[in-house]
Amino acid sequence: MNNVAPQITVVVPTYNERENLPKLVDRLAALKIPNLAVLVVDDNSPDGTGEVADKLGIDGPIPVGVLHRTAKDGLGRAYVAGMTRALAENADIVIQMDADLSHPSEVIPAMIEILTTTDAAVVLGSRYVEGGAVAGDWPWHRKALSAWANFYVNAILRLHVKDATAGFKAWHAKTLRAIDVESVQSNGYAFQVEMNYRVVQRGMKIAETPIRFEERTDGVSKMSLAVQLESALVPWKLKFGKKSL
Ligand SMILES: Nc1nc2c(ncn2[C@@H]2O[C@H](COP(=O)(O)OP(=O)(O)O[C@H]3O[C@H](CO)[C@@H](O)[C@H](O)[C@@H]3O)[C@@H](O)[C@H]2O)c(=O)[nH]1
Repeated sequence: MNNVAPQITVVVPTYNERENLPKLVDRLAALKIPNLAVLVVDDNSPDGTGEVADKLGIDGPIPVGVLHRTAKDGLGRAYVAGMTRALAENADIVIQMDADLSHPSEVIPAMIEILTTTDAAVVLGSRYVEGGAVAGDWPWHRKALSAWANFYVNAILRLHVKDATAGFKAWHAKTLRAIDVESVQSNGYAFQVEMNYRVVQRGMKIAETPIRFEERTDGVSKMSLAVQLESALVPWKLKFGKKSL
């Protein structure tokens, strides 16, 4: 039997997250998961996040690699670049999570447990399964938008997941290869949806485990109107576009 712990790469896209990134790396280190490394994908953040990441690569508590890109090119493109690098470096499991501390790192062991002991191809950290929550007071319109987005995406694409736009996930490397992550085009929220759709299209399973989503306290969200528009259009494009992605 092979008892070697899997190589786990946590891919973290960053744009202006200099305050948050060191705290995130500390939280990940505190989990004491063997063979866990971080790969930061920074888009030349004006606030110097890239240099903060380089420094963590030298004296951080766990291995931190940095992929520097020249300009802001969106969250989806950053994830595709980071996941492709993680696969090239032979990761067995790839975790995707935001740098802004909104995703609870303490749930990672549970995500890995589900991934390695069930037939799930990917595990979502879900706000909307039993036990999940959004911390703090989201204004009613934000709650309504999030609920509407889930309904809309599920109605069109039949993903059968409660949190279709979740950004915190644990992937088997083999799943990322099977869905050909390198060819994913969507950015923003739509990136999450396209990734889920590709899994479902191939008849693979998506599992959800509850998380408490925290509102960021430092920095700002980068979601724009263009990103929201893309999210509205992409489900239709996926459904009626090329039959097999
Ligand atoms: N490299 C890079 N990173 C980016 C970019 N845009 C955003 N990021 C990074 O991506 C993470 C999430 O960005 P936010 O802008 O804070 O996202 P959000 O609005 O809070 O949306 C989150 O929740 C959505 C709903 O669950 C998710 O769909 C979404 O992917 C993300 O997790 C952060 O670490 C941020 O620095 C970019 O263009 N380039």
